[in-house]
Amino acid sequence: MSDVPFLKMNGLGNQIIVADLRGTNARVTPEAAIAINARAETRFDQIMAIHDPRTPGTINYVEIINSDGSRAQACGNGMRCVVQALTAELGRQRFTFETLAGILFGEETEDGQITVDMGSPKFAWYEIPLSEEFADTRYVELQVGPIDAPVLHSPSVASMGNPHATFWVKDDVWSFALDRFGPLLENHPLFPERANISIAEVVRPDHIVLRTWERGAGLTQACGTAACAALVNGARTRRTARKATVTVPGGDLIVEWLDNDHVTLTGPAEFEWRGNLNPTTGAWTRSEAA
Ligand SMILES: N[C@H](CCC[C@H](N)C(=O)O)C(=O)O
Repeated sequence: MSDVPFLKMNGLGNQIIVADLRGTNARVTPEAAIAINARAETRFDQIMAIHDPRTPGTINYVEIINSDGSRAQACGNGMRCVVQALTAELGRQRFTFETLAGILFGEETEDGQITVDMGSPKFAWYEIPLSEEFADTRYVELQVGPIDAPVLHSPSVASMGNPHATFWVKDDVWSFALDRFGPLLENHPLFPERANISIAEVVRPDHIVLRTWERGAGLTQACGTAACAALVNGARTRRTARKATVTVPGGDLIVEWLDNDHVTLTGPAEFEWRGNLNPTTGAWTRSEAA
């Protein structure tokens, strides 16, 4: 397979590689993802692989690959990077994409911010999915730490196309060892497809502070779908309004749960440098200085 162009980008510090597989039948293999992530300059959280469209009315099919080689259904920060890359290339601002999670829309506005419509959240236990039935997923039984004094417990769970658990805390989110608890919770038997794990402090109804341990990627500077999950979980547990600023380690995202049930995510995207990569092996070269 010959090399394809890629862009190294980030969405609030969420490390993203946008790979251009348009016009090819190739896919980024798990082995390639692992090899790319093993090199310091291309350590990433997600690869967004842009493919030819599969469905009329969409511009591209976007496949999302985590740094452990697994596939993700959705990635909010990565979609903003894709929108920015295509806006720069094509000179248009609005796009309709297809991902494993379905059809979604993205738009770059005049101020350079990018809004992605991430679709509707899902709350039924089998949609997330959970391995046991919970009639009400606003709080599910799950805890870490001593049984009589759990450090984290009773998360709200939701699917934003991908599985999320939001643990509510009163203390500073930085006082929790998410690097220790994250892997245990991500792989907990309650989550048959694993899950993205977040801790959230509601500072005000319109302001959430959030840290996320991402499924297949670990601690990240930002996780867009986790910000969306925190907002919808906050609104349905009456902690937050339907629109809030979500402060993640990399900066601020704006999330809104619209009356039509769709959730929009707004924030920046940043281009860093470009290169060419082999989607089968992950070997790459840089084509231009930053
Ligand atoms: N960084 C992404 C989330 C990737 C989700 C992925 N870790 C998974 O669901 O496996 C975001 O901005 O939404």
